[in-house]
Amino acid sequence: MSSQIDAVILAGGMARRMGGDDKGLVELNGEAMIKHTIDRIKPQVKEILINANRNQTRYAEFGFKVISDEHTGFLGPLAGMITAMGQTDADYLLVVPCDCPLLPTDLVPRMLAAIKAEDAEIAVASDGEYEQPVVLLLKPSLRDSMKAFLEAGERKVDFWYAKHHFVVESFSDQPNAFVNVNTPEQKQRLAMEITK
Ligand SMILES: Nc1nc2c(ncn2[C@@H]2O[C@H](COP(=O)(O)OP(=O)(O)OP(=O)(O)O)[C@@H](O)[C@H]2O)c(=O)[nH]1
Ligand SMILES: [Mg+2]
Repeated sequence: MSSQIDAVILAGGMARRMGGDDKGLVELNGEAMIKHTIDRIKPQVKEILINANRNQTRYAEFGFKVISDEHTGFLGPLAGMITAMGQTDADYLLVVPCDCPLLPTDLVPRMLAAIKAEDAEIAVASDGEYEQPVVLLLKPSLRDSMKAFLEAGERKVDFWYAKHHFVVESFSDQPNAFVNVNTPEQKQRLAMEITK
């Protein structure tokens, strides 16, 4: 039987570098940033959860369930993952950020194959050089481990997965796949690239 995969799109941060504008909702080439991410991910998973801590009504307009961090206080991406892991019955949860509009269209099959080949618990994407700590495929049963880690005051996703059996899947064949839009300047630059 094939594995069921759900996804959470993380849009729960404060987006300080974007000047406080909600990063998932800023417009990139006529569409909300998160819509680009949704379009990349939707064909690859069963259900999508959108993790947001403000503008929840606006996020709901994309047609997916919106979930807010169960640990309040903007504790970082782990808080969004923990919440999503508690709300899925899938075999694996794909975690992606809302601000990577060019994610690979073959992200899930490659991450899943990497996990299965090594009987690992987690796959982490890499651009060939750097690991992408918020682009993960993981087993929802890891929730208790992640929750304990967060509640011990830890915040770094890569420190958490280092405690588990993880594999790195490289997407060096797709140099722009993890282009990350954190500032208005980066958004401008990407908009010009896309329309070229
Ligand atoms: N649920 C949740 N997600 C978060 C939180 N902080 C960051 N994220 C998400 O984690 C991903 C990576 O974080 P950043 O790129 O630093 O985003 P950010 O923290 O909103 O932006 P900055 O304030 O500029 O650092 C983004 O998809 C964020 O939405 C948080 O407190 N809760
Ligand atoms: Mg941040």
